[in-house]
Amino acid sequence: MTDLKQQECEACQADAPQVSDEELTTLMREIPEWAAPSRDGVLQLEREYKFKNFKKAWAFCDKVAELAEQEFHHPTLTLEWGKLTVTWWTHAINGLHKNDFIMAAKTDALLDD
Ligand SMILES: C[C@H](O)[C@H](O)[C@H]1CNC2=NC(N)=NC(=O)C2=N1
Repeated sequence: MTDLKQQECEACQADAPQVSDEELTTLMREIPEWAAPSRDGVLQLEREYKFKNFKKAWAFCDKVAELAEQEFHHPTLTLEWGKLTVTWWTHAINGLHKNDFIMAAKTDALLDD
């Protein structure tokens, strides 16, 4: 199976299915640093990235924003001194789609760039 980070997002329609419980369990294993909180009934993927200062966190934030535009799938980015919190979910289906897992894996891969 191709690594999540090598896969491409697909266009997500409003009637696209959310990941099943089984898919969630399997996919979470591929992004072990991520949590899957539910907020107002919407399942999301979230990870905190720690940095030495604001400027480094800001630089990583810019990389994630570029990635989002390339894939046309967008996260919530919370930028603070020494920390960037990245949250992925699919607004069109109010939950998690495979695209969110692909983007989480691609976000992790940006750390190595
Ligand atoms: C029109 C709609 O906003 C676009 O198709 C894209 C833009 N980026 C997106 N990003 C996320 N996370 N979820 C979406 O449903 C989404 N939709």
